[in-house]
Amino acid sequence: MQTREIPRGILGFPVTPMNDDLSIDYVAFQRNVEFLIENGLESVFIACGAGELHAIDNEEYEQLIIKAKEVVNGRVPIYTGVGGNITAALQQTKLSAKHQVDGYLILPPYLIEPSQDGIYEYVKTIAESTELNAIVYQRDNCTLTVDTLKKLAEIPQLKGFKDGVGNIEVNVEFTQALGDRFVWINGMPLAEVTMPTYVHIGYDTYSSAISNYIPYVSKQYFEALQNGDKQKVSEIYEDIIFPIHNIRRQKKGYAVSLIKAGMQIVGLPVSTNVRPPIAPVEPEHYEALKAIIAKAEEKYGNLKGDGSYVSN
Ligand SMILES: O=CCCC(=O)C(=O)O
Repeated sequence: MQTREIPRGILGFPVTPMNDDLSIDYVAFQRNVEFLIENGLESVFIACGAGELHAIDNEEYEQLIIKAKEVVNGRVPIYTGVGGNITAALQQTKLSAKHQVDGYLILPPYLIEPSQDGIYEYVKTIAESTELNAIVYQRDNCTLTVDTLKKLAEIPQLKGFKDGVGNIEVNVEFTQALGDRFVWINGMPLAEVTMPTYVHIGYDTYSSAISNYIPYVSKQYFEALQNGDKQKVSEIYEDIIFPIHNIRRQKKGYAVSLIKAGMQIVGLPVSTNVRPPIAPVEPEHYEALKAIIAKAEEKYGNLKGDGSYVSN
């Protein structure tokens, strides 16, 4: 049984860059992964929601794993996304195990709103399909009760719980009932927005979309949270986090397309191309994000994790 702990702290979620014909740009993907690592991210979760798992086929999925392993070269853990369709999910776990990634994030089932015993079987079947570490991602069609999560806690491969629902009362029940059985991960839309709450109920880890283009902001924000520096948290929240969140909620799909826009704005070789049903960012939202990023770079510096400057 694999004993490796799952990643903690700020989790990197690269996108899947695309060419104008919507084929995958693997060179840009590798640059995205490298950018995250050179800026201090200590894990990468590829082909998840941010990576448009819902829109890639198994051949592309396997190539993303191969390309990620090539550039990561053992420096940080690589996790994949699996889920949606149970048959596809089991093919994805097997590809993940074949290429010896470190684990996978189990994304919700597609279309069907399942019963709790149905969700339990869905997560159990996927988690037990390999010996890799598994993290269950609660959101949309995968909303768990405490009883279901307690039953899932009996599965040794399952090591983390990622919340994308945001019900604080239930999250407290989860963490009180299961304590350190799981690593508790904030997976809310733009998780930095709600992290000031989550850190007080046992969540010490979160998925960071903005780390794909302003990693130094999320790093400074999280350090301020951990140090109890309320003034700095509030300043970064007002200057950067809330303004980006405010754009992000203007249009469905911005969870992905806004990341690609941010990456292009900071000079990474990533186009804003996305596969339907995600739509590209509107010009006025692109310009608004550009202004926020300019403020971020001016006020918070585009420092890398080691204090040197990022190389785009
Ligand atoms: O955008 C940050 C991470 C979102 C996520 O959980 C995913 O990509 O699946």
